[in-house]
Amino acid sequence: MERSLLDTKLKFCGNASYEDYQAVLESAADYVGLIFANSRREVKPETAGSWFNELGKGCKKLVGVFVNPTLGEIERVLKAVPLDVIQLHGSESPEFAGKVKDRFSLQVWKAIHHSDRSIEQMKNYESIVDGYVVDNRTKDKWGGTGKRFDWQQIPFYLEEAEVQQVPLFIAGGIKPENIERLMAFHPYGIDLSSGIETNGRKDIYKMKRIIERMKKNGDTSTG
Ligand SMILES: O=C(O)c1ccccc1N[C@@H]1O[C@H](COP(=O)(O)O)[C@@H](O)[C@H]1O
Repeated sequence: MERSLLDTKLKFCGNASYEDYQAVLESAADYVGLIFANSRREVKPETAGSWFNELGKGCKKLVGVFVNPTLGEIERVLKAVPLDVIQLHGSESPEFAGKVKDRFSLQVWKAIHHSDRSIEQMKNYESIVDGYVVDNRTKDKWGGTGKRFDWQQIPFYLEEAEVQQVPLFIAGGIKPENIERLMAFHPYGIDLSSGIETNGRKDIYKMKRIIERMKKNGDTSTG
């Protein structure tokens, strides 16, 4: 696994403006997340493409987040934005995830929404997807809820990811106030959107606080 400034991989997601995108590029995050799904954070492919054309992506990887897309919708995004990772955040089947993998030859991550059946669900995607994001969902939102799931269950997810030999990110309700508690579980990666926002916009002070607290709690590098 490649190294980064932080030992725990960091994804800042839901960048909905040029300023958000620029702020994340300037941060220590490894992954820049863009939402191509129905959300207040949704960005049009051409808009994200224009940010990329102007600012590039530095040494970050671009993750496109989709909810039950068609292959054609993903293709349209890829024409405008050179994504590194396709994150499927809805109820996409293992068969569909396999088709996405075959068609685009990019990393495919599957979001697993925490429930008492979610470890079983993960097993269905073994050898198909390249990684997981475990998130919380609400009645009307597939992600970006700002709410966390029961973190006592994290070790079970990490164990299954270890069996499958793929990375696993924890998402949902992570914020500066609880990041230290999360780091105690030693996740491979963390993925945040709501917790680094103030009044719906990305907040560089919250981003900095997250990174400082990650370093203080388990990240040994000095970068
Ligand atoms: O962020 C969104 O608006 C979103 C919409 C639809 C699907 C996924 C979405 N975001 C994902 O949710 C988590 C972040 O959650 P939180 O806001 O920190 O609680 C992350 O995986 C995003 O990719």
